[in-house]
Amino acid sequence: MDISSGWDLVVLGSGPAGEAAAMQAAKGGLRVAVIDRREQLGGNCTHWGTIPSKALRHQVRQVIRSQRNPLLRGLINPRQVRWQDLIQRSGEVVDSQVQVRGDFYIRNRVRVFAGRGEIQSPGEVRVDDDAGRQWLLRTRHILIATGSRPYHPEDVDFDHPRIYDSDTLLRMNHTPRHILVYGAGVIGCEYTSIFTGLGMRVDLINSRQHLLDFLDTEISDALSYHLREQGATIRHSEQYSKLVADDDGVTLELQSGKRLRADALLWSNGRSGNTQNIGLENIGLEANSRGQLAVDERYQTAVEGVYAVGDVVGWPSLASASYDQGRFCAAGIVDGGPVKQVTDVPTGIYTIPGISSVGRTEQELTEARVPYEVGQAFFKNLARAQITGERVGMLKLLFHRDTLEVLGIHCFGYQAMEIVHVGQAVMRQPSPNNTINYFIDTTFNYPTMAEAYRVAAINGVNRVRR
Ligand SMILES: Cc1cc2nc3c(=O)[nH]c(=O)nc-3n(C[C@H](O)[C@H](O)[C@H](O)COP(=O)(O)OP(=O)(O)OC[C@H]3O[C@@H](n4cnc5c(N)ncnc54)[C@H](O)[C@@H]3O)c2cc1C
Ligand SMILES: NC(=O)c1ccc[n+]([C@@H]2O[C@H](COP(=O)([O-])OP(=O)(O)OC[C@H]3O[C@@H](n4cnc5c(N)ncnc54)[C@H](O)[C@@H]3O)[C@@H](O)[C@H]2O)c1
Repeated sequence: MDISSGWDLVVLGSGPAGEAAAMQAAKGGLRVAVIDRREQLGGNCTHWGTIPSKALRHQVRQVIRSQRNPLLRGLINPRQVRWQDLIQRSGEVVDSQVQVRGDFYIRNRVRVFAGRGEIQSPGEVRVDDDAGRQWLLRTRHILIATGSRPYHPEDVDFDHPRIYDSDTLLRMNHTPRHILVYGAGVIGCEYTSIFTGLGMRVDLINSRQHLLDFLDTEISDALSYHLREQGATIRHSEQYSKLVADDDGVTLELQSGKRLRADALLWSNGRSGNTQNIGLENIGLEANSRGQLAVDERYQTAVEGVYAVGDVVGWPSLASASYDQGRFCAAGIVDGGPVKQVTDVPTGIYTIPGISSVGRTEQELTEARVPYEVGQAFFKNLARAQITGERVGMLKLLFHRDTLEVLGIHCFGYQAMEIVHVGQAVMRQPSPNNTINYFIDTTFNYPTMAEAYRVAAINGVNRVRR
């Protein structure tokens, strides 16, 4: 085994959390090594999660748009689009990302080890690569950024070629006509949109009473309406009792007695942190039942010098937040100062139409007895939405009736994930600069989707003045 000493930081995992931490630490003058068990950099985010799913969605949106365009309608039939072709095109985006991300490591002189990392002690990490080579890295700090994987209950046969999770779906080599989506979290809802966009019949099975119940109820209701309109059948408050797959398809039996049959099934019910076989037992650490690690405000685990960021620490389990957790944690290691916390994370849900929000929901404000008012803009009335033909959607601003402080922004429809950032910037201003008046007093480009802010703000202020 090769012994390699003198490292300041060894990072396990090259997803957004590990990469951001490595770059921040390297720029702070630390000697940094990153270990990833996959040959290619970028983490699950680039290879199985965010990037391929968003690339797929983009292509499906183009197919949907072509159906609305009289010039293109008839040229493409969504049902004739092959899943394998979509995957191939998404692979090109993944390759570009790998290339770009690989350059970061070279430019910042971060050494990459392709192999499985296992912590031996608080200052030592062992790497085993596929060719049987071994290294022992001696380091002052260790960062666990090993991410997460789909949760697999024991009674589901994930080796069966008709049963997929969000990873194996990217290897599906047929195009189902009817698919069951079990689990209506973000992954289940996003893929339901993709499947219906391709003209597949979809049954979306939700174990809870509402879709994405962390959303503002009005937005969650709008999502249910649009998924149904696109052809999905949503079944709330259902749990599976039995899942049987054969050569032709899958039969799902629900505890309510229903029996559903389709060509394939996507299991999208939760994820587990990658904490198995990383040597936690060697340093006296234990993960919770979902494989996640507890950390303090420096992202340090119970063991001094061993940190964890990204999906492996649980909420919010987003690429966006993982990246910032990595940066903030590494900055704290470099300068020893207070560590910024990742708070007020926006949600960006890439269903069709997309959803994005930041701040509090109507339910939360009502429960906290905050006197708030609502301002709304419907996209169907905006010139930009009419020009693009993207008329579905709305922007909803929640603000304090007395101080006019913006308390929540909820948006669905075209460009929702971009639009939300305008309001987020205002919400982050300290009092009295966080005010809905900003949107009334500022001249926006026209015709734009951002104009929705002015429309919604005037709508809201008029209600207060009534
Ligand atoms: C289908 C899907 C869609 C998503 N869409 C979005 C989205 O639109 N927006 C968003 O913000 N988030 C999205 N997410 C969530 C996002 O992908 C994750 O939050 C993010 O990938 C977490 O980053 P990470 O750095 O913690 O780990 P990961 O990206 O999971 O990477 C961890 C890396 O660690 C490596 N590793 C694990 N164990 C070891 C070991 N022992 N030794 C060496 N290497 C190891 C793995 O190989 C992997 O490369 C999505 C997730 C999924 C599944
Ligand atoms: N656009 C986005 O931001 C985006 C897109 C896709 C996925 N993601 C992230 O991916 C993650 C996974 O989403 P999801 O849709 O699979 O599920 P989810 O996290 O919504 O969970 C679905 C259900 O499974 C349960 N569950 C979760 N983990 C479990 C575990 N390890 N064991 C047993 N039960 C478990 C949950 O309690 C819930 O009832 C989320 O954290 C989400 O934020 C984000």
